[in-house]
Amino acid sequence: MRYYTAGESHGQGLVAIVEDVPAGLKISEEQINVDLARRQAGYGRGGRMKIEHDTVQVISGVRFGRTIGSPVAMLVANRDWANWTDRMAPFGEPPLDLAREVTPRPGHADLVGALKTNTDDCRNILERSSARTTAPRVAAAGIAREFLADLGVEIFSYVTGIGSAVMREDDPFMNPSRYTPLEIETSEVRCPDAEASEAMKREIDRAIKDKDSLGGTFRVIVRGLLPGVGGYAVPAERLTSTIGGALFSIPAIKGVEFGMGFEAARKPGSQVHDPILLDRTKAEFTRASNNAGGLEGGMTTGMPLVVTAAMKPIPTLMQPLQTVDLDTLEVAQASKERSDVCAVPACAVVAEGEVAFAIADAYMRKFGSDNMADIKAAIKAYKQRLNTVSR
Ligand SMILES: Cc1cc2nc3c(=O)[nH]c(=O)nc-3n(C[C@H](O)[C@H](O)[C@H](O)COP(=O)(O)O)c2cc1C
Ligand SMILES: C=C(O[C@@H]1CC(C(=O)O)=C[C@@H](OP(=O)(O)O)[C@H]1O)C(=O)O
Repeated sequence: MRYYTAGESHGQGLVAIVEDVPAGLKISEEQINVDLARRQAGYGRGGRMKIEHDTVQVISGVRFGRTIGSPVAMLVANRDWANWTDRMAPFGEPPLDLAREVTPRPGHADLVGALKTNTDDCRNILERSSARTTAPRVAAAGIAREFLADLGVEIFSYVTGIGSAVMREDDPFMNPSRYTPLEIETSEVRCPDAEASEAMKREIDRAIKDKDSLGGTFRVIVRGLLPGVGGYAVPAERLTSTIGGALFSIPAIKGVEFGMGFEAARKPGSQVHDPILLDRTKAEFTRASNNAGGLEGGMTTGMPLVVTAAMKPIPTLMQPLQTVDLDTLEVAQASKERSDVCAVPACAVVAEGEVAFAIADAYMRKFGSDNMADIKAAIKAYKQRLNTVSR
C-alpha cells in the first residue's frame, strides 16, 4: 500500500491517491474526517486553522462503503483558495501588483528550493513545502488505519514535550498503554499528563509573547501487532527503515528513536536487550521488557511498537531572522507569513498515519494484498502455526 499527493497550500485543494488497497475493506468517511480534525487542532496553531475545516471527498475506489480493489482517490479542498484565486491561478497572467516572496525564511525550504528550481519567487516553493500538504497525507492514511483496525491493530500518539516543558514517564516502553485516548485528546496539547500539559501551554504562551516558535517531541504507539512483520533479509523491508523514513518525510522532523532510542547507546547490553519469556497460558513468546520498542532485526516482536520523534521549532517567526533579499542581495528580514507557533500535537497525528502506512504495507507483504478475506485467512493460519511452535 502506498500513496501519492498533489496540491499547494493556497491552491484549489489537495489530492491523495492510495494504491494497492485490498478489496472488501470497510471505509468510513466520518473516521477520516475525525483524523483530519485532529490534525488541525492543538494549542499554538495559527490563523489558517480558523479558515479551514478539512473534510475528505472520496472520488474513486470505494463503493457502498467498501474498497473494490482499485486505487482510492481523495480530495481535501482549501477554503482559503477563495482568497488566493488571483495569486495562485493555474492559467492567465499574474496580477500587476503581484508581490513576489524574495526574503527566504531560515529553516524553511524557501532559499534552497528557489535556487534548485530557478525561480525568483519563493512562493513557488513554500506553497508545496508547506505542511498544508500533510492534510491529504492524513486522509490517505485513513485507508491504512482502517486496514490495520480491521486486523486488530491500534495506533495512537501523544506529545511528550514542547520546548523545555517535558513530560516525565517512569517506563514508557514496557507499558505505553496506560493512557486512554480520552486523556490524550482532551488535552489541548495532546499530552495525557495534566501538569505537563499546563507547562507546555505556558511555554507556547511565552513563545507567542516573545514572537518566537517552538518544536517538541511526541510518541507513536502501535498495539496488537503480530510478531514477524517486516524483514531482516532485505534492507528496504526492515521496519526500522520504512517507519524511520516515513517519519523523516514529515516536514520539520529531525529525530526518530525506537524504544529506548539513543539512551541504549549509553547503557550496557544487559540493561538494554529484552529477555525472552514463554507465556505458557497464552502459548506465545513474550518479553520481560520492551526497550527495543517492539522491533528486533527490522521485524515486529509482538510487543507494542514505541517510536518517538523530534520536531524542530516552526521556521516562520513574527520577529524574523536575518536573511538576504534575492532581488537586491542586501541584508533583509525574513518574510513574516501568518504562521503556527507550535504544531507538535498536529504533527503527531500526521506521524500516526505515516506509521500506519509503513505497517499496513508490511502486513500486506506478509499476508497478501488482494482482499480482506484472504488476508484474514492467512493471518489465522500464521497465528495457529506460532501457537503450535510455542506449545
Ligand atoms: C503540522 C505542521 C504544521 C506546520 N506549520 C508551519 C507553519 O505554520 N509555519 C512554518 O513556517 N512552518 C510550519 N511547519 C514546518 C515547516 O513545514 C517545515 O519546517 C518546512 O517544510 C521545512 O522543512 P524541514 O523542517 O524538514 O527542513 C509545520 C510543520 C508541520 C508538520
Ligand atoms: C495550512 C496548514 O499548515 C500551514 C503550514 C505552514 C508551513 O509553512 O508549513 C504555514 C501555515 O499556512 P499559512 O501560510 O496559510 O498560514 C500553516 O497554517 C495546515 O496544516 O493545514
